[in-house]
Amino acid sequence: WKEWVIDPADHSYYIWLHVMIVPILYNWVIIILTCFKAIAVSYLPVWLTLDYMSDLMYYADTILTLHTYLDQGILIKNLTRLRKRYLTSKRFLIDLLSLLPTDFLYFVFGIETPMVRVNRLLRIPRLNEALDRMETRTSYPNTFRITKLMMYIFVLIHWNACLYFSLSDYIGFGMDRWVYPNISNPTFATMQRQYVYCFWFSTNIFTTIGDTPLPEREEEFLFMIADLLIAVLVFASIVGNVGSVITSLRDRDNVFFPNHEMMRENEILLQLPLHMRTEIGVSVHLPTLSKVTIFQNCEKSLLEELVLKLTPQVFSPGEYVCRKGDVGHEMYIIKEGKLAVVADDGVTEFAVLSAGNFFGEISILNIRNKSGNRRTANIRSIGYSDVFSLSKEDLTDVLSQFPAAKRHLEEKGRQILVKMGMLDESAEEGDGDADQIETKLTKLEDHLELMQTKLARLMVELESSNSKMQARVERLEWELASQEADMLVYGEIEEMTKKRGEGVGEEV
Ligand SMILES: Nc1ncnc2c1ncn2[C@@H]1O[C@@H]2COP(=O)(O)O[C@H]2[C@H]1O
Repeated sequence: WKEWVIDPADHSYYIWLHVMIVPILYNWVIIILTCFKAIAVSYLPVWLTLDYMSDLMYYADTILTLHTYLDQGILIKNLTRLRKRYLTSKRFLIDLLSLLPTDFLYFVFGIETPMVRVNRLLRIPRLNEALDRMETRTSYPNTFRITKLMMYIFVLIHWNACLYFSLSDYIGFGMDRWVYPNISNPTFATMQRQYVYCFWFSTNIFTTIGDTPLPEREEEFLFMIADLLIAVLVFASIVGNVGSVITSLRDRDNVFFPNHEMMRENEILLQLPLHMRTEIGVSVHLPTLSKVTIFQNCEKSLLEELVLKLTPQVFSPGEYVCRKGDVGHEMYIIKEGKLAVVADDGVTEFAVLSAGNFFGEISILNIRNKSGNRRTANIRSIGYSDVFSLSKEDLTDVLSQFPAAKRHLEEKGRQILVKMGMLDESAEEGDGDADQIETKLTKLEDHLELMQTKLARLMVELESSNSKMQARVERLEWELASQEADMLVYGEIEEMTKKRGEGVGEEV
């Protein structure tokens, strides 16, 4: 097990973080609670048991931390490196301090002074880590944030209540109106009354309700001043946070879905290299695309091209995706959620579309219908729905490569139009002629292009043979000239030889 390394991305690690919330919160609440002597003494065995159980969990947590480390997001599996990193970090120092067996101080201060264990509070970074992780995973982030803030508020008031009780004890219970009343009075003697009264007193100060007796001694004044400062500086900001969470909860639609487009997702993806973007797009969106009948038989390369063209959008309950009569610029593929095709009265539902269905194709596919390129129906989101939109240009581009999908889309569109009595039959027939002419034109264009290519090739060939010919002629001319020169020289020599021969004969 020495080689055992735990990945912080593992679910088991996440669960462990949850578990660690318990001992950390326990220490944060109980250590100070024992300022109430009655509570500390009456439940001493319980506190001691829980104390040492929490210590055991602290030890286990330290061992676990020793076996996990991400270096720039990459899990380090080299145990020596892991250990070195942890043992030299500030975190280790804090963890070590929180594990110091300060309990031996019980021998000095007595068993009812759990404040000797105050070093256990140093594990707070682990609590923050656990809460941060939970916040990113929860489906109810706002509820979670409010609960977290309420927890902070509770701990703050709790600590203040305990300190108030301790101060009252120090000054003397019932010595004046400000301190906790005399505990020999049966009304204020019980543990519950002591705690609840102090908690109420503390809440009054922090919420600056001001319904507390006036302090009479310097210590009391100082306590009140410190509390009021905390109330203004700390408490107000915590309460303000609750306010902003509630506001964001109310304006959730505006905050989370500005312009109904998840711009950030796209922005982030745009920063990535094309290959990586395609990979991510394929792994995230392919399950949705494979549910769409028209794209089921597409080759992978085409789907890869398609995913890059999809824009994710979110619609909130009751929101209209498109309205009848609008000019269509894109079609939609449903990733999650349900949408209804509704009549103009907004109540009658003609059909309900769900994950894997698509809509909005009629107005962008040039299917001849009585409403031209305008939307033929209203589409309204029933709950929250995740859809992909695909622009007219991108769809045309993709369909030009995949005629089967085009036929399927057109067929579905025609069926809907027939059902609604909106198919323009005459235009459809006329469409046939137009299609034929278009096909002929395309063919002619293709031929023209081919001819142009051939002509260009011929010109190139002509030019090259021309220059070759020219070079050959030049070479021949040069050879001829050199031969003529040779012959001239040869003739002269022969003549000279002849002359010489004649001379010799004469002499003989
Ligand atoms: N009865 C119906 N059943 C399913 N979908 C429909 C129905 N009527 C219209 N639609 C879709 O709603 C879309 C509205 O915009 P479009 O006209 O572009 O394309 C339309 C179709 O995709």
